Amino acid sequence: MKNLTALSLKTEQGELYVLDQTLLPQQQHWLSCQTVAQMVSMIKALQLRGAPAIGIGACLLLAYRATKGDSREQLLQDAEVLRAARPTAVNLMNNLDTMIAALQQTDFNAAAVACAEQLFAEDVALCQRMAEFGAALVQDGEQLLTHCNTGGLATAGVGTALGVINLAHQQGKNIRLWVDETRPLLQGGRLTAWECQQLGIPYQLICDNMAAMLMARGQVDRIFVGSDRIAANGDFANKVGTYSLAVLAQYHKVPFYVVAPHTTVDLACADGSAIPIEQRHSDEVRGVSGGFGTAIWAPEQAPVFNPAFDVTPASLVTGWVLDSGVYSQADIAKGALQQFV
Ligand SMILES: CSC[C@H]1O[C@H](OP(=O)(O)O)[C@H](O)[C@@H]1O
Repeated sequence: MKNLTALSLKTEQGELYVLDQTLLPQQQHWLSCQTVAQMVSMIKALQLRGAPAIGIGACLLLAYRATKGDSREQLLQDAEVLRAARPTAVNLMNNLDTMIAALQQTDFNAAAVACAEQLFAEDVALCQRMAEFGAALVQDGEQLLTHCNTGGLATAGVGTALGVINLAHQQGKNIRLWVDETRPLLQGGRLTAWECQQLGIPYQLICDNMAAMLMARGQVDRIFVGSDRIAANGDFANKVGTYSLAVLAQYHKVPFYVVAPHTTVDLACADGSAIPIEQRHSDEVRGVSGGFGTAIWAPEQAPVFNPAFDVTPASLVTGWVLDSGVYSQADIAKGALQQFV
């Protein structure tokens, strides 16, 4: 395979490596990934995360296994094991379907490698197009807000929402960014803050419960978030806490945009109620550090509710920034997403 390098995935001498995002920002540690079991474990542990990156990583692993001589039957079985690794992010399912089609070819080894490389290259291009469409919405001097992590760590390219914000910054629009820490796993506090520092984006880290006050003070001009799955009617799933941001944005009349490649659209889901929401381990909520050094733990048996995602209704969305353009509520109501059948 070509030497594919992105912030979260790379190949060297035909070997696949994953940047362990659970160790960021303190450590940049690359993990060798040679088996399906390893890839599933890395996805479940969020060592590899972000809807687009997960889908591409899974296909890169299958391509790697194909270069190691695995049979078509084994690869097809492995694709189904990978499909179950993260139930909400539809990019994983869409990319695996593309890979499964490639594996039907006579020379499935070469077809698998070509497919993975094409998916990688496609996501790089999709990210750039989303960034261009989204950055055009940003006015000079605006204060922006984002949730979770949607940069290069979560995709093969510049990212989705953070790719938009970064391009607006690069265009000299003097933006400032509020970064939601994003409890419980702190993708914003750990990963978006780190990416902003790498990119030189002026940002301030906030607790999720501070966004309302900033909007009340008129200190948020526009919000960009990512997505793990967009339903046919424009409802979308994203990291938990997104829905509350959208409600606050409507109350405070702050424009609210979801940024995602068309590979995130799932027309099989008529609306948000059909999107499966992954429930995660209780310890993710029970443990919190809060700057006190060692983690503070809730009571041992504290019952916990820990949905990894929530669903934002289309009625709360100002615009959908996709790789083919920015769509309004009227566009979506007229069926704009049906083109992504
Ligand atoms: C462009 S990544 C989309 C999406 O993925 C993140 O979830 P996770 O950190 O659990 O992988 C988050 O929901 C992002 O918005």
